[in-house]
Amino acid sequence: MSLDTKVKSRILICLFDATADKTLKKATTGTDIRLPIVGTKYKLFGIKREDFFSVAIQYVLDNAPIFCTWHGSTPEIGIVKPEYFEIVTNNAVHIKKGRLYKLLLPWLGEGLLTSTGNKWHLHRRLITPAIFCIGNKWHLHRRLITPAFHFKILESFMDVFVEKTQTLLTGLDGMSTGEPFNIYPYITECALDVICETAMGVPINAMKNKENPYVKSVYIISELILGRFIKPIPEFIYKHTSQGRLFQRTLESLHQFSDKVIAERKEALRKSCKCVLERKSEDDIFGRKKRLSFLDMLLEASEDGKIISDRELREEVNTFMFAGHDTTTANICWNLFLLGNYPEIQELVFEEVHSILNDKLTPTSISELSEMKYLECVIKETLRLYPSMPVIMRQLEQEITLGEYKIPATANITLHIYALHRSPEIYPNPNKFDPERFFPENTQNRHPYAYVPFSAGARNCIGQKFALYEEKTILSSLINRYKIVAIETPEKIRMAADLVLRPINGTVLKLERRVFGN
Ligand code: HEM
Repeated sequence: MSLDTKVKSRILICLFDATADKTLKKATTGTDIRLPIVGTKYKLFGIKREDFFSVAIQYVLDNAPIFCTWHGSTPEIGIVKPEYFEIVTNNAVHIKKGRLYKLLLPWLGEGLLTSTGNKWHLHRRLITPAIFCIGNKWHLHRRLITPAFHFKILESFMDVFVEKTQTLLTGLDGMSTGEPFNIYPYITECALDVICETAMGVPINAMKNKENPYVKSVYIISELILGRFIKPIPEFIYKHTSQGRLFQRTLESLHQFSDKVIAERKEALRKSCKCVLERKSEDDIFGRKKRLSFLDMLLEASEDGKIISDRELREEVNTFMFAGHDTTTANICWNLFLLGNYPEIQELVFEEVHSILNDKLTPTSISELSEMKYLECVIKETLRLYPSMPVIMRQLEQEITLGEYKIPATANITLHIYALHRSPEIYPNPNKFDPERFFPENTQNRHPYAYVPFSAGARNCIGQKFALYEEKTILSSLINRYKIVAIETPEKIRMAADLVLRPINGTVLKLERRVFGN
């Protein structure tokens, strides 16, 4: 059976004609039945995890640019068109997240990623300074958190990126024997070390201490959440299973850790309050060179719990931990995979990096990173082909019109980023890895919503610059030190859209030390 036939026989297609009576009453077509509780999702049951992503993507590509499936009695509208992405994301009304995010709530609570409506406005405002803050909670949080991603702050994180990269290289030197190995866990540990130190100001040394209980808990909770994405089990059953109990224990230990760090940082800030608040001194405040973590900045803005409570602080810290390590890990590994498949592109990156760094092994300043223009095109093209978040979701707050269809306010909208990025009418020969697509002269005529790996509009990724600097530091250093040879090919690699889009069997590579110095 061809993949196409398999897809069609397994997944309900219910293109709808909403112009009729402006409702979705006529939505269900063909022989597929919409069941009361599961809607049309029963069509996905039984598909193996390793086949799920490719089957689903083929379906989405076949039915682009718009189609409807049912989750119970709720219509879910899939979209794959820049114009539709713009309508949904470039609208301050539709900021509510869809059902996909529910499983993250016990861990992330109403942090910036998962919060909706008022709360989101509040948090994003805290993180983003003088943007339109109209006194609404959601804006406030975004505004509170936005200054934490200011260029100056990111610059102060550069030494963390460099230090962690050097530790990574030391670990990888032992693996550069020319034998294939899976680099994914090494990059994960490095990204965890970076985010722990920058988000909480606490070194956890995941790369050196693989038994660190916090790191283990982050792995366990990510795996358990993933398990529930794949096999949804109702909460009242799940909590009585052994997995449910493990989830609860792990959650408690993660919360305890974050609470402890928050209490310690609060105390440290109280002691050094004046110089931190006035930002006058470059002195050593926490026993080393002054560098404020995201948590420190939130603590300052929280006005001792009046604006942002301890629980909300914990939710934001957990959100950074989650959103800030899995996404960058996946993208770094996809870059290595592609460069390992395209040696001529890898050589161009090496030449660029080498000409900027000369005899240095790692970059040490943001200005050096900014010079790495070709590497940036490589990262962008990698995010086009393998966006860390291949799908995002919104729950509509008001009826909208997409093309000839009216979509009711009850609907969830699924924005298929992966499928959009592989549209042949936007990207000719879409599966080809071609960083030149992102040369300035080649992007001019592209629709601004045709490339959205960080989403767009008010709820876009707040950490995208952070991610770019971290990734450029790690990738340029790796390419400067090693020749990378991939084992799998883009045609054969199997992917899973777990919490992020990742290769099912990890990223298996060979590293060969380059002859040059260091
Ligand atoms: C390659 C790396 C990354 C990619 C591809 C990525 C992608 C995204 C996407 C697509 C969204 C929108 C999610 C949605 O609408 O549901 C998002 C939101 C977010 N990201 Fe990232 N992200 C990356 C790195 C980071 C990093 C490093 C951080 C933090 C240090 C971060 C923090 C966040 C937060 C807090 C949000 C929620 C923003 C809001 O709703 O106001 N991300 N990211």
